[in-house]
Amino acid sequence: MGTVAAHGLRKSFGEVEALKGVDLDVPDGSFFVVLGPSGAGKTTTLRAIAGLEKLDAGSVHLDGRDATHDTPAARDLAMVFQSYALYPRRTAYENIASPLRARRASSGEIAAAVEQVSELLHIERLLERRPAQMSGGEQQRVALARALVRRPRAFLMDEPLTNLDLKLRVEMRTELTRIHRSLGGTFVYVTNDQVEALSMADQVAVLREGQVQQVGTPTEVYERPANQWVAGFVGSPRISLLACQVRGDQLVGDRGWTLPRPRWSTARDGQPLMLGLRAEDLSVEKRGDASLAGELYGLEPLGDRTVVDVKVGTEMLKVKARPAVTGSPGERLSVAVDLDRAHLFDASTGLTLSEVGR
Ligand SMILES: Nc1ncnc2c1ncn2[C@@H]1O[C@H](COP(=O)(O)OP(=O)(O)OP(=O)(O)O)[C@@H](O)[C@H]1O
Repeated sequence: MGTVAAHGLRKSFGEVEALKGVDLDVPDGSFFVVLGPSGAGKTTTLRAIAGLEKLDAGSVHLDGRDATHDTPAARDLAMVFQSYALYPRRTAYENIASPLRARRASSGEIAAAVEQVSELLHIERLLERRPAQMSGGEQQRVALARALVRRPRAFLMDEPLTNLDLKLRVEMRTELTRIHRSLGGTFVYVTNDQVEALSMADQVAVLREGQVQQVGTPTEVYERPANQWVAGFVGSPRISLLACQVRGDQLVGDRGWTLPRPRWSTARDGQPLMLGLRAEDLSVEKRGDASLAGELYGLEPLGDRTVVDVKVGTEMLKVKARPAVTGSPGERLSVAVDLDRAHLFDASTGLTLSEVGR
């Protein structure tokens, strides 16, 4: 078993309210990602679960049992940090073996466990090296191996891939999902990288300023963001947001544009709204029933696609296009809009209005 539950976590550091009532329910065996920008309270949440942070309020339950006042050791959780924190004078083998030695395992047990985890992480050939003789990526694998060598109740990982270069980071994402599948343990993984979160997680909790905004699968968080902030934080290029309101059977932009009112919209006439349009739901290449007139502002070629920036009045739309798309700044364009996939948010609360009617 390895369920982790945090309820009503509150923590202030002087004037700073780092956690304002965080609730998380991590199912046994899941790859659960806490995603949020810098300063959102991700590390503080993880440290609170690990018992390294004294809470002002709230509780932590492990496998259904109240562990709020347990020592870190009694919680039986393994933590991996952004910095590798390896013992510099010890070899990789000795580093990986250290949690088992602390538990007084026999040398036979230790050798078997180190061998198994080294195979899993493909680091057999590094075992006799000291940290200074390894690259950053290799050190990170050793640090992971040290966490994975025993079978704790759950693994807590705090941005463990941040210090790696992009290529290694992408490789390690795939590795970590493979390791998670073969170990079958519970992973609670903290990151500010939405691609990392969406590519690895079973469940994502999006955290902002000490409050959970939404919990869901990566698809749910991307396709059905609970509010305007989540819609803006998750997704690249960023979702385009246009101020508007419903008038009869039209959606009328504050900057003068009009679109048909989406069939699913339950917004009241005159209610201030934000229309959210993802780049892949817009097109400068297709014709559609609904379109916005604008002018080309710039092109961002990204290899497999090009993002076209289109100015509609004073607002900017990001539109996904084929890599070969061309055009000159100032050129007039018509942008087809897939209104069935659009999002509407209440402009005053930021909350989605898209889920009610669809
Ligand atoms: N020991 C501390 N003393 C004072 N303030 C702190 C302390 N630890 C965290 N904070 C503050 O609490 C807030 C949340 O910090 P936390 O480290 O949990 O954020 P984070 O989401 O992990 O950010 P990052 O992605 O940058 O690591 C921040 O405003 C931070 O400055």
